[in-house]
Amino acid sequence: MTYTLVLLRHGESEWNAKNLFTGWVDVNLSEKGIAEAIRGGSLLTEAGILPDVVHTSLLRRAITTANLALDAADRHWIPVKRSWRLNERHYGALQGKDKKQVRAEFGEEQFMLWRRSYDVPPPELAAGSEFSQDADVRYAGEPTPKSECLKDVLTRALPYWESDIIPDLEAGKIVLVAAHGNSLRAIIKHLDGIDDETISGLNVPTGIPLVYELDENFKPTVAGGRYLDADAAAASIAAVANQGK
Ligand SMILES: O=C(O)[C@@H](CO)OP(=O)(O)O
Repeated sequence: MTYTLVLLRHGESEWNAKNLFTGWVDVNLSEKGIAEAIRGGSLLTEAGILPDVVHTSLLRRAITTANLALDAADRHWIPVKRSWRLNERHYGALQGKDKKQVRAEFGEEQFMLWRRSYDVPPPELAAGSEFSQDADVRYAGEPTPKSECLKDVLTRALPYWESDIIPDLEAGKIVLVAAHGNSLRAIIKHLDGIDDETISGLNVPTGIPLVYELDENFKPTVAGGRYLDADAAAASIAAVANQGK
């Protein structure tokens, strides 16, 4: 008995296209991102992998990607559950800043520490910033972070993985998780048992379904899973890795 999990990072967002740190800022998909999301759904159809339930973050780029992909796969009607625990990493004071400018100002080493280290969060976002989510009603009653490193994301995503995603897998459902580069990196780190150093080199492409078959212990039968379009995934992974250069 294996369980099928599909991880899908949102299609390119308007801020991905502009090279801006995004985090919890709720930006739209770009035209390219819309096309990527629809193609992601077609790839699911072609592979015969039809989700029974979808989990998304509370951010528009993941929600819209899930809607477009599922519509393309004729699965627009499946149950959906959303949680802030699947949100992108909160990028603190970097939210809204240009990646190239941050790299030029602080240098490659600091830039990469903030961007990809496991446990160094960026500086906190000032209260009242135009890029703050403090007053956002969707997070009312939840402790909104002011900045997060990947470790923080894992700490808040794991309880949701255990309480909401595993039960759906256990019920034999094909589960689609539509989320973000760094929340998916956290889940992948957990699934594949990737160490704190190695995870810094892992990037997730936009809009390409990553399929995992999991064993009875919810561990991958094939490490790293498989992208439904491996060539496009490799090209997109390289582009994500090079952002800011
Ligand atoms: O800006 C962000 O929120 C993320 C994902 O787009 O960027 P990065 O890949 O630099 O972590």
